[in-house]
Amino acid sequence: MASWNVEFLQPQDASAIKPNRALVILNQPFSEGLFHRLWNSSKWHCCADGGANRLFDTLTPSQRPLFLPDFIKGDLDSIRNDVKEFYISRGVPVVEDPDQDSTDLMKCVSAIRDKEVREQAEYDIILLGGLSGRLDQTVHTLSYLHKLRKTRKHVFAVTDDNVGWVLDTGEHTIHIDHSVLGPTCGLLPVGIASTVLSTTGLRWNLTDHESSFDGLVSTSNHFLPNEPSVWIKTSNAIWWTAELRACT
Ligand SMILES: Nc1ncnc2c1ncn2[C@@H]1O[C@H](COP(=O)(O)OP(=O)(O)OP(=O)(O)O)[C@@H](O)[C@H]1O
Ligand SMILES: Cc1ncc(C[n+]2csc(CCO)c2C)c(N)n1
Repeated sequence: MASWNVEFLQPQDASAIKPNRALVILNQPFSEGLFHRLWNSSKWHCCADGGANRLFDTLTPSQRPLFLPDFIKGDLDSIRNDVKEFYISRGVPVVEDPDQDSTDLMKCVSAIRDKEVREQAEYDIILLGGLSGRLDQTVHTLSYLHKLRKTRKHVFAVTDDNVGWVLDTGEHTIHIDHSVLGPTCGLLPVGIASTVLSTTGLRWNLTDHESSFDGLVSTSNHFLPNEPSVWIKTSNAIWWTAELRACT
């Protein structure tokens, strides 16, 4: 049984930093509140190309030196010159990978993989962005995390509206902090022919019910306010999404 807790979404102080959590900032808008929660709960930070513009523009000039990424990587067709010069002058490695068969998101994950090999460690990954904006990029995120499940346990995509990740075949308990998550959630059979689902803790539960893109897709479901967790059993990998309440 896998147990999931998205404690990195909670407001927290520096003591909540998880040493093996990596944040990848993508090139999509995000609120300052969400940014601070995710940055503060991660030990290692990188920007996918134009994600560096988002980081730079979110911060005031006096904040910028306090939030330096460990790395900026991509084909570098989106990072602005002023942003690139600022981070280079502060010693941040800006790594150009011109490959046009892989996305900047994939390039950052491969940098994390290199780091894991060097350190003999395993990192949880949080993507800031990836579930909104261009549909091709969004579907790329859905597909990429679906494929990554075979080699990595914990990869989350977070935007101001949603957190989502892939639940692999088996049983899962998801701890729900109702001050952070809700009221809605979804189970999306993306990248699979079908799955058989059972759930508890939701307003509309399923019992050994088939779900597929061609058939039932559980969207606009609701958490039950007094239930501390949701239980899901799935016969195939499925995307789980939960709505995020506004960060204060
Ligand atoms: N419009 C968008 N909608 C959704 N996600 C985006 C969008 N633009 C960028 N991203 C995400 O941010 C990452 C970095 O984006 P950037 O703008 O630097 O590069 P890109 O050339 O648009 O994307 P890529 O080179 O990865 O195809 C992308 O890999 C993608 O994950
Ligand atoms: C069949 C196929 N479709 C699209 C692309 C384009 N592409 C995919 S990833 C990427 C990098 C963007 O920084 C680019 C340009 C390709 N190479 N092959």
